Amino acid sequence: MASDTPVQTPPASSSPAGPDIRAVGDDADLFAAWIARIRTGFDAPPDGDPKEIPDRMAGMDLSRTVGVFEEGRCVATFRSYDQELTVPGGNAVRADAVTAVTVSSTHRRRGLLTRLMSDDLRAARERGDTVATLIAAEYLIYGRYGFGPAASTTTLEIDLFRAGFDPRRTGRPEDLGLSGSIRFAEAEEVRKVGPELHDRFRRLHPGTIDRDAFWWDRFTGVVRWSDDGPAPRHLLYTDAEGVPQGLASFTIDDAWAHGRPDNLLKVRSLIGASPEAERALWHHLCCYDWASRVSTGKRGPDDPVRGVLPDRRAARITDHWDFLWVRPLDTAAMLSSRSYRTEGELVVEVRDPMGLSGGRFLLTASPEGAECAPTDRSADLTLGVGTLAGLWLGDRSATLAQATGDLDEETPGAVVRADVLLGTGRRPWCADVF
Ligand SMILES: CC(=O)SCCNC(=O)CCNC(=O)[C@H](O)C(C)(C)COP(=O)(O)OP(=O)(O)OC[C@H]1O[C@@H](n2cnc3c(N)ncnc32)[C@H](O)[C@@H]1OP(=O)(O)O
Repeated sequence: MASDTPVQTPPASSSPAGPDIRAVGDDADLFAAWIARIRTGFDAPPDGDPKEIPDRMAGMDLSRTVGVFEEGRCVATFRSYDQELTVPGGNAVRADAVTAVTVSSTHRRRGLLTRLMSDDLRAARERGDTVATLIAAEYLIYGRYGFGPAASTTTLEIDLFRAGFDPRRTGRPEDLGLSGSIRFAEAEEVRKVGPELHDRFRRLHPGTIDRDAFWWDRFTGVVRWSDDGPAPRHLLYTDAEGVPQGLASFTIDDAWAHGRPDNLLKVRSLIGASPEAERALWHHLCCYDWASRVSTGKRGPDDPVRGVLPDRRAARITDHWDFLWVRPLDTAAMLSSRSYRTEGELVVEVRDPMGLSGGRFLLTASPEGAECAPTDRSADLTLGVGTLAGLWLGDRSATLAQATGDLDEETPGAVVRADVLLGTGRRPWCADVF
């Protein structure tokens, strides 16, 4: 269905004069108009294959999918759904994942996003979600709604001729003294073993989100759409007992020049449920014959891939940006969900202009877990709700937040105390776009 084709919508009840917010639900016509509006909103080529509409509908939880309609035309889109977000220590909290946010260029800057977002965040707070999450298209859009950058992403390109590997090696785990092995896996096997492997992987990485069955169907080609790129190949790392511990999925182009292969190996996904698996898979890919460069795809800012290379300067950053934004909805639940480096107490005063998660909270922390509740004690630190997001996941230190004027120290020494408590081994990393 073309994006400008009016659809029949029930008569407006709330605001007869202006655009109406409608739940898209399982109405195929509304959904087709909604999808078409997203393509326009994100400046994608118009009109995917209409035959794919039922597949797309079946794969998505549409219960919180809304469109704004004016005279039957969809002029804005918004969707949220349940997500799990891993926090330091390996627990996961329930997040309200916000996606597919578009307002038609003909209807921008009239407050439509503000209305859609405010409704959604209030509903999420009432439902009991701990945070809301999104991938911000532009930096300046979402801070006003209390979101803050919480897990950044880095892409590296590795020049394999500079990496310093002995060309007689083929990237076997035994070259690294590891007892596991690497083999290719067909998509069907990945569909079977991938979800359980990912569940183990994601407990290790704060900032990681869950992948549902539909994600795996798309990834392994069970469901393919007309605008999908080439299917990836998959390498599985299994430990000495044969248990899958890591999965690398990649594409490689077919470029030759002057009789020499000059191929870019692009990593779509590389996950390891152990550091050995991660290291072994990177090593293998960086010794791949016919590839002259490896593009890592979206990694955490301190991904160990560089450390696998004999010459670390063979890797250069080609992309780096704030990626996952988090909006605190329940400060006490957030702070008590994660573990901490040491035992200690901290009183934080959180400012939230939208009135969803602000207040003063006493955190009683320990490596095993924590408690957090509202308190009358005087504050050690004062910070905005968006700043709390980055501190909570370990993306940012209190020292840095103080330096940028995003956090005030009310009790001498509280910034250092917060850094000791909140510090994490690796920076948070969200591996997936949503
Ligand atoms: C999670 C995701 O889906 S990210 C994808 C976001 N979508 C896009 O980037 C697609 C292209 N852009 C759009 O569709 C729209 O411009 C949107 C969705 C970003 C904004 O929608 P609008 O309805 O125009 O926003 P709205 O009118 O509610 O603006 C609210 C405030 O945000 C500001 N704002 C809106 N968009 C932007 C922007 N891109 N950059 C900076 N400020 C912005 C407005 O100026 C306004 O400021 P004010 O409150 O000080 O007056």
